[in-house]
Amino acid sequence: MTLCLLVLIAAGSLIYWLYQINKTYYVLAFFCPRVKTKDGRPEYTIAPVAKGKTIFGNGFDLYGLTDHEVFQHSRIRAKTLKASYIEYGSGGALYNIIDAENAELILNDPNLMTKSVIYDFLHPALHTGLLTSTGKKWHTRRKLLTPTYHFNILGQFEEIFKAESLKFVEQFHQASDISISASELIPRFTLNSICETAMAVKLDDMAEKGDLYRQSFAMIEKAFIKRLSNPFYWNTKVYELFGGKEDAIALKVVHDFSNEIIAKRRILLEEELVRRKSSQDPDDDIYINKKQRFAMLDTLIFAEKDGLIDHQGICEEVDTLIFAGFDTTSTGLIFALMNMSLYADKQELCYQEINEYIDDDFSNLDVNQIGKLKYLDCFLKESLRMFPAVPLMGRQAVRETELANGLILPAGTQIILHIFDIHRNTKYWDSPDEFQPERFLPENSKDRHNYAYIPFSAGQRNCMGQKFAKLEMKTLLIVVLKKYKILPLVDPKDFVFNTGITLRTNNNIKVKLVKRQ
Ligand code: HEM
Repeated sequence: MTLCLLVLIAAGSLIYWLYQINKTYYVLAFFCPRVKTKDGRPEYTIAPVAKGKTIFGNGFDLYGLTDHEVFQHSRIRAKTLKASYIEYGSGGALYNIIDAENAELILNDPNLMTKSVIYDFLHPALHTGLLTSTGKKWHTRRKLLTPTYHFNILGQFEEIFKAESLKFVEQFHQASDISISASELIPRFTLNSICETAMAVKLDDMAEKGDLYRQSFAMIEKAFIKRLSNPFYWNTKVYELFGGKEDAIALKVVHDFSNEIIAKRRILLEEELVRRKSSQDPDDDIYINKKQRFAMLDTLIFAEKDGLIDHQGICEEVDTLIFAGFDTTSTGLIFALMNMSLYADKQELCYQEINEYIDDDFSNLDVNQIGKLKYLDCFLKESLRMFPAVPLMGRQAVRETELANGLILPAGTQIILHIFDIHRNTKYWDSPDEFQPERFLPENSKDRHNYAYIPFSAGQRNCMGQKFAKLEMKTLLIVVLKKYKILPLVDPKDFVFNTGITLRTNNNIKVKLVKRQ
């Protein structure tokens, strides 16, 4: 009897205690700290809280969903909640951003520079290179690499983009019309381009290894999604034990590929330094020519000589550069070619403009001339608005962080910026599902919020390769358009989009190329 009474009192106290701490922690969502507000109001008066599928908050909302259902989950949330929203699950709050005002707050907050924990899922592939690192390491590396994206260096890269683009169209020169799979051909073009520009290594004799590299990276991306949608796999040890056994092969291929590139470039660079030394005045410093070098990898190798980075550091930056630089631009280009094919009138406007400024033999195709193609610029912007190559990015609050909108994010809050939803938010975009490059003409965009369009992110951790990517994509579009009319073979209404690191569809995106007379 006494025992029963004691058990009852203990159970009652426990329930009362849980009830009390439930105000600060979402107890069933594994003691997830709740988001507070500056004036003590409930957080949902500022940002709606999404209803979870189970009693464990939102912790298991993605569990068991297909890649497509994971993608749709966020789109449905954005459409139904119509504002940036909070989710609670797996021990931490998740603040989902779908509007420009909050995107600006987050991307410019010095307390929110650290990438979200989901980037840890990329550590086996990239370790902590620029994209995934934080704090002093990120700052030092960013400072080291920034000069390599200088305008003059991009000018030298343009020659390579042009040569690679001509090589791309050369594949079809015998046919008067041909159906091509952009999804299959473009990634090879962008991988070649990044290796030849940033690494100064041609892939000609490594073509098969390049193909294997791309396949392996696709497997690494699959592993990323598997971990994202299963909270049990958020713990690296648990994932390695039960879910990630096959990843080792893909990781080896990716790392072997980047190691081979680094080894090749080390030899080529040594040869070049010897050449420079022999052609220079003996009193000159051979490194004076550092300013003229054109490969980003060379900067890293020189920095190693200066003791600023070690071999492991070079590897992680090379892995990061290849990863950040090839899949993104290929996704951007695949959708741009598809949009060219779907909107014949807009394609014609691009073609007329290109004809006006670019000679038929491409001899004047350079950074300056490309800068004059204003309509092509609007076209590419619109393509990246509707189909952002990077559909989402994440940050985390490493300490309690007060936002100007009145929310106080507890330490550990994860933040996901849904670029896809910001780009289709009706607050900034009329008929967001319509393809209208004219929205980007200066007179139509002057009153738009600056953060309503962020395909390359914004703030201190914005994309380093933005200019590089635009130049590469425009060069290929110019060369293809000059030589071919692009006709449609797919209808995006049939597309099944999947969550991925870059924007993915199940569909093979094809276009028809018809030779211009
Ligand atoms: C269409 C092409 C591209 C798009 C849409 C794109 C988009 C982005 C976005 C959204 C971010 C921010 C990611 C985040 O905060 O998690 C980013 C970061 C980055 N991008 Fe790009 N990118 C593109 C091409 C490139 C290229 C070609 C390069 C290199 C040559 C590159 C290098 C980087 C690097 C190094 C970062 C990390 C910057 C940092 O954290 O300091 N990107 N990119």
